[in-house]
Amino acid sequence: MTQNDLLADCRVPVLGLCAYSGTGKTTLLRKLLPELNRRGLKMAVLKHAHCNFEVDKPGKDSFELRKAGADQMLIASSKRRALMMERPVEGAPDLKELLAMVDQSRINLILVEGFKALPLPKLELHRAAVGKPFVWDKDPLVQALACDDQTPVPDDCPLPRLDINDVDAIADYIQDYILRWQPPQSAPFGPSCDDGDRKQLSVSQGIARILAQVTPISATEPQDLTGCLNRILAEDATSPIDVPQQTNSAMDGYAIALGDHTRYTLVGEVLAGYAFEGTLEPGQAVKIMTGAPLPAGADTVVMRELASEQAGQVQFEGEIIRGQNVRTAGEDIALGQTALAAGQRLGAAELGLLASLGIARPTLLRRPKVAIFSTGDEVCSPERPLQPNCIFDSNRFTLHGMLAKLGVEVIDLGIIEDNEAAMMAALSRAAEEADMVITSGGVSVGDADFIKDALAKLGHIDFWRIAQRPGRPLAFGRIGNALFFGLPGNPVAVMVSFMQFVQPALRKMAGETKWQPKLFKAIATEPMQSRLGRTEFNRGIFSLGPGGQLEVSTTGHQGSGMLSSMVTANCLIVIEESIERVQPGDSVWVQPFADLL
Ligand SMILES: Nc1nc2c(c(=O)[nH]1)N[C@H]1C(S)=C(S)[C@@H](COP(=O)(O)OP(=O)(O)OC[C@H]3O[C@@H](n4cnc5c(N)ncnc54)[C@H](O)[C@@H]3O)O[C@H]1N2
Ligand code: MOO
Repeated sequence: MTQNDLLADCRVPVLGLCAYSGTGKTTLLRKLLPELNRRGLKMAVLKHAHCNFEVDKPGKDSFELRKAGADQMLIASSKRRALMMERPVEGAPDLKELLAMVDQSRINLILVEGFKALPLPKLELHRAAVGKPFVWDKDPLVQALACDDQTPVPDDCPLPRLDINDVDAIADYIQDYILRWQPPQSAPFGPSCDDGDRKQLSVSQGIARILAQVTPISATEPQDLTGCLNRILAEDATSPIDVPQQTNSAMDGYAIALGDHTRYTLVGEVLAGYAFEGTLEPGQAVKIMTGAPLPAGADTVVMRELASEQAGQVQFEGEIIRGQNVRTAGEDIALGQTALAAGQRLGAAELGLLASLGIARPTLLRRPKVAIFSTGDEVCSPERPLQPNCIFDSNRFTLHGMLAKLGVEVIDLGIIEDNEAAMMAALSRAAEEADMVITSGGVSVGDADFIKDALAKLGHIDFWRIAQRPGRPLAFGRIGNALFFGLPGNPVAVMVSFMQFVQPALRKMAGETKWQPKLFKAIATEPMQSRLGRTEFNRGIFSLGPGGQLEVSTTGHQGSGMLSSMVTANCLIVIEESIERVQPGDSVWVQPFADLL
């Protein structure tokens, strides 16, 4: 088996650790793992053990049930889970199969201990005192040597040399190894990487992988309330007051100390913004306006429409219930209560709520900066006349619109000429200035796509195929500290891919918590084709049907260049991977555009 065969299914880099016993591998890992975690890197460790190893203790339920014959024993709590399987094999377990069991969507690297003979890249650990020979001079896949000062390393050793006692230096090496890594499938960018059997990712796999790479912004800034719309709150907003401040009247009418009276004696009047100084005795009433504080002694308000006043006396029609039309102090928000939690996106209601607490300059998270540009020699600015064989640049404007709705700062770099030098310059500038770079076009298999070469030189980018339509090609990765999204050129694909992949990433980066895409079920009014194993995003129009149920139809032809379909539509119809065709009357998911378009 070759290295490529062994690692063909891996979506994250794999690094073997080879060392003789006594070298201090575990001691090193116990220091290295926290350091890598501190740098935001998550590791899976895969370890070869002797054939009868146990992770469980006799007497524990999971141990006993496994011994009693459970072929698989999955034990889980709110914090961790463990799957134990009985899988006897001759010799060593199959590393390819083990690698496939690791949840690669949540990690940056798999460290493998103990499969020394297998063809995978390795870091050799060596200590002179252990008295063992080197491995690197026999195994060409050893990438670097970490050893101590006493180790006599020959001058002809071509490998990078690290100090085995310098945890920071080894962490630097691993971080760099992760950044330099290219998945086996996308090694050469270009047509050869797009052969028929190249694996596709499902929509949810793509989203999970992307989200695992996003670090939320932590920088904060205070902001006047009027500038807070669509921004993210950095700290919990704790109420410094009771809202309402005082128990007050919900109606224009009469505040009374309710008793067994047919008439109440009017002893005063109170307007909103003022207080009645005295205390009401049973049988007394005060004329009161909506919002005015309830006088001491009063417990009930009767609305003016039910009252008749004569000679300083007032009497009421109908039944009176104690406490009616009274708003108690703190009934909306109590003093000390968390009114809005950190991570909340601020809409109109949230701005009003903050104002109602007297929080005039909340602390917000810094807005993500997003650089955008379009690529392709055929792409022409709408400010200029359309040249023959060209197309106006619409993608930059749909991106502007969607980004504005997400409250980010946009850096518009225009249309970049299709040559490598221009791409390199644009990408480096974009990555320096922005937290995220989004381009459109040039991510499929075309010949004139210089962006791929530029990306290969500047960053670490995966070219994925997502099992969805439209929006099958998608490039994702990192240039320097910026995240990179290369969206497909077709205008509808740009919008669909933005909604499904860029949107969740940007919301996480902005520090927004608790966001979920909004999906509703509606009844299809026409047949729709799909394909098993692919998520279809049709443009749809949903409305309330005669029976009061949501119904949805398509906008007609679904070409991924037809922007007019996005204008006519008010939702995407999401046909899941497991569905081959939709018949009229079937229930389908719809994702309304309201959030973004
Ligand atoms: N042999 C294959 N051909 C194509 C495949 C494939 O898998 N194999 N995938 C198709 C799919 S799906 C899509 S989507 C496109 C995406 O290709 P690219 O990302 O490389 O995009 P381009 O080829 O540069 O452009 C595609 C299309 O979009 C127009 N475009 C580009 N930029 C803009 C813009 N800023 N505003 C408006 N329109 C734009 C461009 O003129 C093309 O018509 O590839 C398929 N082909
Ligand atoms: O992404 Mo392409 O637009 O699926 O056709």
